[in-house]
Amino acid sequence: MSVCRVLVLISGNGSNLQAIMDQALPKAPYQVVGVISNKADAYGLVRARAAGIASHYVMVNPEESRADYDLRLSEAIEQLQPDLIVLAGFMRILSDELVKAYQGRMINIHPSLLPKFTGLHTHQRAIEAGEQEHGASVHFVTPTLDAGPVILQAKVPVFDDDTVELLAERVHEQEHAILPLVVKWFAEGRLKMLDGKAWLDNQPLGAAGYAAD
Ligand SMILES: Nc1nc2c(c(=O)[nH]1)N[C@@H](CN(C=O)c1ccc(C(=O)N[C@@H](CCC(=O)O)C(=O)O)cc1)CN2
Ligand SMILES: NCC(=O)N[C@@H]1O[C@H](COP(=O)([O-])[O-])[C@@H](O)[C@H]1O
Repeated sequence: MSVCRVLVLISGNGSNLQAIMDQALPKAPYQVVGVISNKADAYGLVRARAAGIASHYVMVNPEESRADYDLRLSEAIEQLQPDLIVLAGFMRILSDELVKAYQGRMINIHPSLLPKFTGLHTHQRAIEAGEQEHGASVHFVTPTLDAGPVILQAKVPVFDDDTVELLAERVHEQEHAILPLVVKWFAEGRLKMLDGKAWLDNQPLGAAGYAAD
């Protein structure tokens, strides 16, 4: 089995990037070959450099269109020749063209139990909605925001006195478990996107992704 080349896109702290890095070769048949951020001060870039991983900052020019930014982003991506692209807190909506170029080999970690709470500020919205449970979802990326086939979810309880910070920390813990596992499944050739569905070991996954027995 060849080693899967994983590229991680970030915009911030990079704790999910760190979790992916920590579970790479020899634990799983993948290596992180690069990290790209749209934010120069993303701590995830520091994490990458500390690990000797190629790190790139692709600056956002407020004057340019989303498509033009994504063209520059694509050039940086292509240089790294990834087998899998992981959006790990990458806070930009990608253009249809870029997503279609990598569809089936681009995944995202989203901080909610999709299809609930797509978009931003999910923890605040879950608390305000009085949700009893919340969580995180790993899904294939499609042009429609946070609507791609779900691969794996993790649930956490929401407590009456929860703050956004407490809930975010509880969700983060689960994210750090499920995202590296999905990367491992992909690197092992077990995970595919076909006919708009996620498939694991040649079995289609349900709307909520893989459900352990
Ligand atoms: N075409 C797609 N692009 C992205 C997807 C996707 O499923 N399809 N997932 C997101 C990740 N994400 C939530 O998981 C997300 C990221 C960013 C935004 C957003 O509204 N971004 C704004 C800027 C916000 C900011 O700068 O703070 C924007 O791009 O205009 C929503 C959801 C990654 N991309
Ligand atoms: N809509 C995208 C989004 O909000 N993604 C969220 O950003 C955080 C990044 O944390 P990290 O930088 O510590 O990995 C994660 O909680 C991830 O689910």
